[in-house]
Amino acid sequence: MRKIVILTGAGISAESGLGTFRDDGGLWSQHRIEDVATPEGFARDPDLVHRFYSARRTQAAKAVPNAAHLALAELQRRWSGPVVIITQNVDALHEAAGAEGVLHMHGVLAGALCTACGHRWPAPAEMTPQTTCPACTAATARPDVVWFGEIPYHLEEILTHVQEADLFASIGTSGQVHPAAGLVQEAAAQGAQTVELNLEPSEISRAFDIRRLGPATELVPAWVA
Ligand SMILES: CC(C)NC(=O)[C@H](Cc1c[nH]c2ccccc12)NC(=O)[C@H](CCCC/N=C(/NCCC(=O)O)S[C@H]1O[C@H](COP(=O)(O)OP(=O)(O)OC[C@H]2O[C@@H](n3cnc4c(N)ncnc43)[C@H](O)[C@@H]2O)[C@@H](O)[C@H]1O)NC(=O)OCc1ccccc1
Repeated sequence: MRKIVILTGAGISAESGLGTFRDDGGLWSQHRIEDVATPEGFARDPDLVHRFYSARRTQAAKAVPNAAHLALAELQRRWSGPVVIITQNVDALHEAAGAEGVLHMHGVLAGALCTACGHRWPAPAEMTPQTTCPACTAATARPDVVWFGEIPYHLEEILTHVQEADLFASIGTSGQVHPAAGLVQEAAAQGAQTVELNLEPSEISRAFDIRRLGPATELVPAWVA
């Protein structure tokens, strides 16, 4: 049966009230990437980084999945072949919509990671430099997200899925961040049909066979139907 692989970005959660990164008033217009989303920034000012992620964690906890998240979960239930969802998003709206096995290649807001022993546990709403690891008791907790310069999670599994895709769809991403932005080429090289669903043309639009422009809550249910 045809295998469908879907990559999502911040645009799919925009209509759930979660700011995107690069759109007007987006996260990166309010914060310097170097300060809040790099290991160097965390070493320099862990308190600033914890406050940045604690604010996003609180906001994300209040958000609810929209029609686009729900349509993908429905597709996963109805389609007779495998439907794999890969996301750059650190929110849990795909899971809240009922999707399973979602691969968070840039981590999860709801997770904490110990930089001393590698233990992972559910992040308290407010993490601070004093937050201690429940396993080794060291005060070496960080958000379980992938910062710039760090290797994304699940990369081997993701590349295998993308290379086995018959249909590869990209939803709500500007295609500016790598290696996520290069996955469409991997899929196309293996003969997959490729579709982009986005509010506006992205950095990688030319790489797709089919492009549909509009809000995810309209495009995705129509595409799945
Ligand atoms: C900025 C960019 C040039 N830099 C990079 O890509 C870097 C460096 C780099 C590596 N390779 C390269 C090649 C070329 C150039 C640069 C590089 N990449 C890295 O550092 C990566 C790590 C990158 C991960 C960083 N962490 C994030 N997030 C977690 C934290 C956090 O969330 O705070 S990235 C973060 O930003 C990215 C944001 O992108 P989008 O989701 O696309 O959001 P954006 O706002 O940009 O766009 C939204 C889109 O939605 C659309 N939209 C808006 N509303 C709607 C709507 N309603 N409906 C539909 N669409 C909508 C808009 O039109 C728009 O197009 C996401 O990935 C998100 O996770 N690591 C790495 O390369 O390690 C080595 C390596 C790699 C592989 C193998 C071995 C070694």
